[in-house]
Amino acid sequence: MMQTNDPALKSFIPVAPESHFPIQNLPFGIFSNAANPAPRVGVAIGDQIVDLAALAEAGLLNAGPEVFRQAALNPFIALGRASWRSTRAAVSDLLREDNLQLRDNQALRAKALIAQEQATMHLPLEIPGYTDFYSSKEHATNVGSMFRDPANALLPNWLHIPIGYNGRASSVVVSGTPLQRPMGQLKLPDADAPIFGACRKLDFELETGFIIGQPNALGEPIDIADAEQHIFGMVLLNDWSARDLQQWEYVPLGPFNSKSFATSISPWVVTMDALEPFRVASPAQQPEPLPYLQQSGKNGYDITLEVSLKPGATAAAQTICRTNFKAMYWTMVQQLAHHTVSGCNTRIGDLMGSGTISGSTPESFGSLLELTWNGKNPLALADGSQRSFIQDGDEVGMTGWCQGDGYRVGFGAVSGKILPARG
Ligand SMILES: O=C(O)/C=C/C(=O)CC(=O)CC(=O)O
Ligand SMILES: [Ca+2]
Ligand SMILES: [Mg+2]
Repeated sequence: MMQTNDPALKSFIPVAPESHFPIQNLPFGIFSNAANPAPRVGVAIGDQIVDLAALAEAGLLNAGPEVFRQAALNPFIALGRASWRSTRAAVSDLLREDNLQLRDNQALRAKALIAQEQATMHLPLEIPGYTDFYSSKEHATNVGSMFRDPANALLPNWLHIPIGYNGRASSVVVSGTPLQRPMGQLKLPDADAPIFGACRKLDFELETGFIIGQPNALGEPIDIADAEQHIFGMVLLNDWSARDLQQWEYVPLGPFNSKSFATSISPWVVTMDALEPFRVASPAQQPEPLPYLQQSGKNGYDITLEVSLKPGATAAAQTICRTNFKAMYWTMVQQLAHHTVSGCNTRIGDLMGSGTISGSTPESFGSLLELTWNGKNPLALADGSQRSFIQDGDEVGMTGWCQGDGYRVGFGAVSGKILPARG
């Protein structure tokens, strides 16, 4: 794999230093274009997409072409980790500046390279299940301080269990999908009965998600030492949250309508192999977790993350949060070991949300709930307006990348615009 991650590698496709998609990345996604409206598997390079079905038809990949002529990555993922790796290595090889096979074949280039500008990105996966964790200590401390007891902000189980809940897979949408403000039950502060109405405290949650690449059978937990091999890659994730619906409904069984109306993900899945050079130690854990959660090596990743808010069509997007994934207390391998320790099975394409990613400083909080402290300290925006929570017409964008020496392995973006509630 180090071959494909070598910082010295260069492609014949021009890639700007701040591009998220150099030859060291090569994330997988599903795209279509006007000339060929059938959704199919592609790999991002610079501002282009490599059409893997076209490469496979030309006999240049070990797999396919049928597996790449699909509207989801699942059949490709099902070929197994050795195939993910050999395909990524073959694409890397074909894109090298010193490889003439694709570079100097104009007919093949015309078929296999599509400008990202001219493509439509689709939901990259068929997602059988979606689970959301709660693994940032800073986030859990902030919310616990706000809603419960600042002196005992973390609930007693938090340092022992990577807390999670089963989310709703059917409403996971790809970046760019506009969303209606949800309706539901809410109880106003001074009222003694709930009302039905549009959410008044609509929020985002900055998260990443990992994708199951190798499933486990019912009754066969994934050992933490093997967990990483079960992960295909990562995406950016916005776990839209209706805070007023949530506060009324979520004790004791957890969020239901307040989070199930939509979850947005970025279209490109960045492989764990591409993220390998950016591993870092995760925070020390005290108390020591139970043996099935004990991990070795570096299981954190140095991913810079930002959230922007665009208040209306004519306004400029403004960065409102800057943070880093490496501060997460519970790691992805711990989340997966815990998820399956009961015997729960996973399936290819399952999406596991990290939980809201907050850092220790106020500008690094990953939700408006925290950034405005439940609306008490509204954000002042550049257009002169203020925000406690998301307003109709607002567009929330998230981006993230790993910084290499002179290049970035990035996730692109996940964005979504909020439309008025129904009726
Ligand atoms: O602590 C609470 O009362 C509520 C927490 C959340 O809403 C966060 C959640 O969905 C899990 C996460 O994203 O970390
Ligand atoms: Ca969440
Ligand atoms: Mg959600």
